[in-house]
Amino acid sequence: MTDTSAMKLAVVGAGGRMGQTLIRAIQAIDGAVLAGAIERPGSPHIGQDAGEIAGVGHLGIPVTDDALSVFVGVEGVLDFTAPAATVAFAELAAQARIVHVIGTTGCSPEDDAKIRAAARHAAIVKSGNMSLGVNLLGVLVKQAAKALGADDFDIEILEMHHKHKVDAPSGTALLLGEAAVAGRNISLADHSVRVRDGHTGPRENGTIGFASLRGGSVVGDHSVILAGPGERITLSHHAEDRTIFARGAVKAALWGKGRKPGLYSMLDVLGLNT
Ligand SMILES: NC(=O)C1=CN([C@@H]2O[C@H](COP(=O)(O)OP(=O)(O)OC[C@H]3O[C@@H](n4cnc5c(N)ncnc54)[C@H](OP(=O)(O)O)[C@@H]3O)[C@@H](O)[C@H]2O)C=CC1
Ligand SMILES: O=C(O)C1=N[C@H](C(=O)O)C[C@H](O)C1
Repeated sequence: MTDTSAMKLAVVGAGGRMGQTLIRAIQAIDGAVLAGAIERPGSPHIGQDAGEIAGVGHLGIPVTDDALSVFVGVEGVLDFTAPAATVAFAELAAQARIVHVIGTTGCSPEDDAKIRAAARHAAIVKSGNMSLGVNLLGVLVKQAAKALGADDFDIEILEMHHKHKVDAPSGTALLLGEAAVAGRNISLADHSVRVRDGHTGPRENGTIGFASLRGGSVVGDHSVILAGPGERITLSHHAEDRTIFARGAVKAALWGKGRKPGLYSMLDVLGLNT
């Protein structure tokens, strides 16, 4: 039977890896229902049924490129697309006053400023990683970075993803870097080392190093290494299935329903924002 109280959600980038996973996740979660699916103009998916694209059978939701006409009829939008698209969707979601859940990574500071502006009109939940495990890992990284001083312990963040990923470092690696600097009361912009090549000289104390690997079908592996004199602590997360991100995104939308405008994170959704 149809649950008439279920939150109506739209998925943008419906044909993508995460778009398809989100459509399947919505089907499996009580309290949410798919009510719209969007792809970019010219996409071969336009006109196809969202359920058929995602492999869950016919849902009667045709994919369209007319985002605003969908947004006015839904309560939330799940967005794992690309930075330029996400900025445009944030403006439309703000006009429609609906919850915007943003998983898109690789946003520039200018993109983030536009997303912050949109959050003055609607609730936005944005995170480089929507999984419970990574957000808990961030809390642990903050504690470890605080407990182990920068003079003794160097922090390096290693990530590996599938060969199709287009941004580096990953959004998760940056999230974990932010957690580490929060533990040390410093800023990431002033302390991150994102590339090493050639004669780099010795490592500067207090910096956070990033390394990115790409290959095959890896869903997402992250390790934060705290390397000290004579010992090394490694805190890791391994994503085995994209469902963990999709479940988190639906949870974020349900949490955001009726919430006042603002820019929120998964730490807020999960009650981990200490
Ligand atoms: N925060 C998190 O937990 C997670 C974040 N991500 C992030 O999500 C994003 C997407 O990842 P993934 O699904 O693997 O990538 P895909 O390339 O598989 O999917 C992106 C989809 O968005 C579509 N798209 C691009 N521009 C537009 C537009 N203007 N309007 C509508 N649709 C558009 C693409 O269409 P087309 O291919 O035709 O261009 C594609 O279908 C990445 O930034 C990734 O890092 C991924 C997993 C978890
Ligand atoms: O592009 C991906 O696939 C992923 N992107 C996110 C990131 O950039 O951290 C989250 C996850 O690791 C998968």
